[in-house]
Amino acid sequence: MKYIDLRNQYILERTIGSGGFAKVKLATHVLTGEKVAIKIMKKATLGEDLPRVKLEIDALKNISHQHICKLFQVIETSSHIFMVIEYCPGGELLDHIVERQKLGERESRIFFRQILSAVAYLHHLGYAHRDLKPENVLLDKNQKLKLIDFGLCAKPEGGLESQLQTSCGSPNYAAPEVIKGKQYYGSETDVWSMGVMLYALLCGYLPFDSESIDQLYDKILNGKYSEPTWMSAGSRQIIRSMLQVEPGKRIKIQDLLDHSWVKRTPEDRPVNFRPDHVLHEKDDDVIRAMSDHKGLTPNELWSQLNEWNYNYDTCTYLLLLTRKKQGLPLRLNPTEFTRKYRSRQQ
Ligand SMILES: Cn1cc(Br)cc1C(=O)Nc1[nH]nc2c1CN(C(=O)N[C@H](CN1CCCC1)c1ccccc1)C21CC1
Repeated sequence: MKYIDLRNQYILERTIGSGGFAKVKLATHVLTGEKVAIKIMKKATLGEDLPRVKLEIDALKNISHQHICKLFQVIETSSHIFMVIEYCPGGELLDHIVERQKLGERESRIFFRQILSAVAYLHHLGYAHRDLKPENVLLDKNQKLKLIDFGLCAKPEGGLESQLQTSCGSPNYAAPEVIKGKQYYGSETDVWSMGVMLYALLCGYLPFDSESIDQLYDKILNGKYSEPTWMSAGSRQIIRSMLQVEPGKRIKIQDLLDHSWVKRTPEDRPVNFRPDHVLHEKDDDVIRAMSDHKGLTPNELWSQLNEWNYNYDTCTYLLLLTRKKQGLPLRLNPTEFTRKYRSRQQ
């Protein structure tokens, strides 16, 4: 299927994911040669899911964190919405756990600290993810974790109607209050889901699982799950504090950041949720590399970039910024026009 609106900007490659109302394809950003993931949605089939897509886009535009998949560009046509997002070549955390059966306590802690950092950052901004599960956590090329799928996230303070995730796979990670269909739920629901994920990291299977959905609901509402004999006292304790049926009794995310089990690293440091860069930061090297290429002065270019329209230039800028952070050269492939223009110059 050819998408004419992406021509010249991206070369589409294989499909790497397909969900209910969207498909994700691997693509190459032509100007930088960098790999990206493009989430493609047909407006006609989105129907009542359209507001969720708008929610995800608006949320991602305000989010910039080292453990959250970055939005680079949004393309809207009469028939489609395309979201150009950071590509993670390591695939889903779920597959990583299944491959390894289970991860040791040390590796689980390293991963859990990254998830905790991303979720604490979201809560700091007033968002709740509300669909945390290992399928929604990807591994990038440095084996760092990246959170994705913000279609259900909301600003609970905004009192947004909570669409129960009916169309979102199994509710194994859903908290009791979500199962009960309670109208508003916020950040404490994410803490429950993180407890389920930590259990899955350490054990390689789920704390609440069953063939029948009703039995699964009963297990979740009772909050009863088995603790393997080999599980350490520290792991049992932190999981128990997250898998409290009563939201009010559940550990707060601030207390998780500084929890003794979370800090049991050689450096014994609490988790820092702050992004390692500012949102919409200005970088003169990247601006210079782009302005040469576009025949604009750096100031002219920055005044356009600083509108953050999430167009092709936004994507080029953010991709070059990522390259710079990895110490890679800031090169831009000449486009057809510049190639012909330069050849005429000779
Ligand atoms: C699975 N896999 C294997 C390799 Br190698 C790379 C990947 C991979 O998915 N990489 C990747 N990078 N960036 C992304 C992805 C996948 N991806 C996704 O957004 N993937 C999600 C996966 N969800 C998990 C539960 C339901 C669907 C998705 C959402 C809608 C439709 C299809 C897929 C993004 C764009 C953010």
